[in-house]
Amino acid sequence: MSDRQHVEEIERVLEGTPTGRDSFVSASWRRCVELYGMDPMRRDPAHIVTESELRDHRKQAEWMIGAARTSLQSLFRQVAGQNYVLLLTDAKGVCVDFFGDDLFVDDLRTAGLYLGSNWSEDLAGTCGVGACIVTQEPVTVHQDDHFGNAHTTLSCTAAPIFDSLGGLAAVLDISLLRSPAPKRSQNLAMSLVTNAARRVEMANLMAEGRRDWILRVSDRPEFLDVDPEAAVRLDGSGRILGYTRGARRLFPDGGDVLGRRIDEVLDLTVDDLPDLMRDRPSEDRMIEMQEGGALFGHAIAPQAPRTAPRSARRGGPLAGLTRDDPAMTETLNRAARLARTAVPLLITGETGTGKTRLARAIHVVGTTSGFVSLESAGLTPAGLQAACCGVNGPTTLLLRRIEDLPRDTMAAISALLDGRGDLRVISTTCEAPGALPLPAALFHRLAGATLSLPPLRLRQDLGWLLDLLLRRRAPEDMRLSPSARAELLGRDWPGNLRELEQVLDVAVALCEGRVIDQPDLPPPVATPAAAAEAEAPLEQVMEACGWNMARAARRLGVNRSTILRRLRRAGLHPGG
Ligand SMILES: Nc1ncnc2c1ncn2[C@@H]1O[C@H](COP(=O)(O)OP(=O)(O)OP(=O)(O)O)[C@@H](O)[C@H]1O
Repeated sequence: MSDRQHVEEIERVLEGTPTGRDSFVSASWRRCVELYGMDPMRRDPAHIVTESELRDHRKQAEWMIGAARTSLQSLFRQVAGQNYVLLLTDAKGVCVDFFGDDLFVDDLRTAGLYLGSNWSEDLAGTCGVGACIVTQEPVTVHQDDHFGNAHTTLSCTAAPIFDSLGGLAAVLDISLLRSPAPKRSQNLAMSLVTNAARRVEMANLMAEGRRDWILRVSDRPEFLDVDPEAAVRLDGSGRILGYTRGARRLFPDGGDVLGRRIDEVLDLTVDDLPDLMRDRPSEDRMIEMQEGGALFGHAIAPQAPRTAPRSARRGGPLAGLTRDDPAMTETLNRAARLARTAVPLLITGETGTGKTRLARAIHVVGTTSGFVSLESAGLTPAGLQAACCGVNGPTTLLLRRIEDLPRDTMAAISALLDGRGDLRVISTTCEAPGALPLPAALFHRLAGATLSLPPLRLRQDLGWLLDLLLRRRAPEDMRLSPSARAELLGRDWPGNLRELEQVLDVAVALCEGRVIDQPDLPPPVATPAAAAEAEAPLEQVMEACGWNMARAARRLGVNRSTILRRLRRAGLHPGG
């Protein structure tokens, strides 16, 4: 098409006559004349920002240039030798990064295809970058789609790149100085540039979201881990904190994606995310959509901030018993204050919660030098005497499980304490203090202050304990798979720390490689309550778990899909 014919076509479009141009091109031509007052015959030089303006544009787009570099490099390698040039522009249309063949550098400069050129529509007229900024969609502006006669040999295909809050952040453009006449010759360029833009958004979301859950999704399991279609960043309640553009398809009703909950559209809560981690085959990581259909999901867990271990900072045998569990911290603070006194202490807590361990730690930081530990069950007055007569000077006397003290030994203890002012007694019990079968006088001699230890299922530092106890019994590089870890975190632990130690001993012994997985874990101990639950109707278990499928699955020792299947068979809906 000659320059004259091009101008005549623009005039026809302005008059409202259809000419077969794409509608976004005709709309842009109209803006060029009516809004920006442009003339297609005028051959303006390319618009180039000054050196210092370019520095500012690049500085502001620094994070995007970093996120896009690898994608741009690999895209440039794919089109090497085909005379394409790649531009990354910021959201204003200024080219902030550039890949082109050195052989054509002069031609590219003349055409405005280099660093610092400004391709916004109001300066450059209808062009790939400008149209992409206006429409926020991928576009090809091919040859005489361009408004100005200066650009009608170019073919530009551009795709928008959005930041994780949904705002336009950049445009990726792939251009040819000379191209074949049919516009469809650029279909491949279109698919290359849209895929590269998607990967840049993904890289940016991943880099931002190290402290949150990321859920990546794909229609096909085989691409899930290598090149997913979309991703969202989620807070602890499943609310979307950030997303890649592709995630908008999860919300077909339109509207803002930010702040919406993922369980609005997917049959999934944050508790289910550990089941979607990479240690499971991707075809097993299917997520049902609320409106029907399914996707495949890949969840990436938040990475813990790297801080020095708290116990190392505070130090001491008491502080080393927890990592910031509120109930434990309170008990340990009380213990630290009482340790250096002679007050008799009663330590309460379920079996295996660490009462004996705490008593020893108190002795270590206290003022006594001797240590005698006695099991109350079967303890005779003679046994008590024999154990204590050999030790002189300030001594800690640990009486374990005083609920089991034989009656005649109770009197012997009172007598012993009357005669030995250098004994500091620490007792442990699994009973509540009020339920102890002790005479009141003895109770008050033993329970000057009470320290209670929380059961493991209520401790917030269970994850830390898992790692600590695993390190003590396994080689340095042995670790738990995310699903084995999630399984352990979801258990009830009626035997508390002792049970946890035993489970880890079994798992380390059964594990064949370096990663302990679910089959290596012994099943949870079936306490009478848990056994009753296993036989309870599914609806009752679901009710008890707040209709959370992952929690119910862990309680029943099955996986999520089994729960889903059972629910369907029972005619129940996963949402309750
Ligand atoms: N804070 C802790 N960190 C790591 N391991 C612990 C901790 N507390 C206890 N353990 C371990 O857990 C196991 C049970 O602890 P302990 O014997 O002190 O429990 P207990 O409450 O006295 O139990 P019981 O009442 O049944 O006698 C022990 O092997 C102990 O080493």
